[in-house]
Amino acid sequence: MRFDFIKCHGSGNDFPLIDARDIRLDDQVWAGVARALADRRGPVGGDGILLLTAGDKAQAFGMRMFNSDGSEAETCLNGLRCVARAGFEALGLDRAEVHLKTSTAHAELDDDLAPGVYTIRETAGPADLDVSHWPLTGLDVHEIVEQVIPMLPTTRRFTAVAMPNPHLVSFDGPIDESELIVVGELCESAPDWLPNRANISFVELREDGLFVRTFERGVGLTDSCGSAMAASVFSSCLTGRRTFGTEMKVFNRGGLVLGQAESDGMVRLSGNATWEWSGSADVDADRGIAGDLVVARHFNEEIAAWGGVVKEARAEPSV
Ligand SMILES: N[C@@H](CCC[C@H](N)C(=O)O)C(=O)O
Repeated sequence: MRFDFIKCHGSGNDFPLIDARDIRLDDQVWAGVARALADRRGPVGGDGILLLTAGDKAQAFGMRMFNSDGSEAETCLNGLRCVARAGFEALGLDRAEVHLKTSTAHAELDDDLAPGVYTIRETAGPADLDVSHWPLTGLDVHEIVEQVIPMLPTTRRFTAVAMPNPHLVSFDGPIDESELIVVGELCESAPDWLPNRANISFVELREDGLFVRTFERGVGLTDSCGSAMAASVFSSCLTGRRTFGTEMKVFNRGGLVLGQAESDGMVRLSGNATWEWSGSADVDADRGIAGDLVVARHFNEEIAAWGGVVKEARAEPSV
């Protein structure tokens, strides 16, 4: 099979994006396409793949997202901005309701985050605190807010939030990347008490917002994860560290987004949807291998515009 795609990123979370509105494949084939195209050792690479899917009566278009291990996520909020851009450009829209795997979200064109940075405002939620939906069992509670999870190899406290994909967020102590990896890998092993795994984020407070570092389910450490930033913004308000209804900057390794949570659980993120290059590649989905990459176009001006945002984000004071 050969696929045309756009290599894009939202806040450094990078993906090959396929217009799949007219492509019919079984889920397990899409899983193989994800493993092939998102393989960092292969010719393309990414944190997963994004599919722009056809709309229906209620939503103009849809999004599917497969992690680099081939698992399908309920949502991907950095990816949603990229898919929304592709949908807007294909259909001549500047706003839309978008259907996701198990929910819907709203996306609309926003003012550029910085000159030349294509920016989308997305609203997702409501954030769900009921861990019996994941499921996360073994604690005999339905909600976990600032609680130690004794099954994890850490004494950090976590807040559990679904966006609707599952997130464990901790504000304790400075970010320790090796600890984040140990906790993330334990969750990746899908223990009995967490059969669908989870995304893990360690968060530090910044003067005007948050810094979020995430070990993603199905991926590993990423430069940024949009739903993790949404879960972190919501958790920061829920635990009284920040205020519902107030916009904050959310920094990550890949740059930043603007985020705001409401007390009804809805979370808004405004951030980039940047095209890096477009091309095509052959995919052997059974073997999870991609080859014969042809790059058709580079989007150098967009890459440079985003580079300016990253530079500024890295220069922000750290406390
Ligand atoms: N990076 C994404 C989330 C991708 C899915 C996640 N790894 C999961 O399996 O839940 C985002 O930007 O939200």
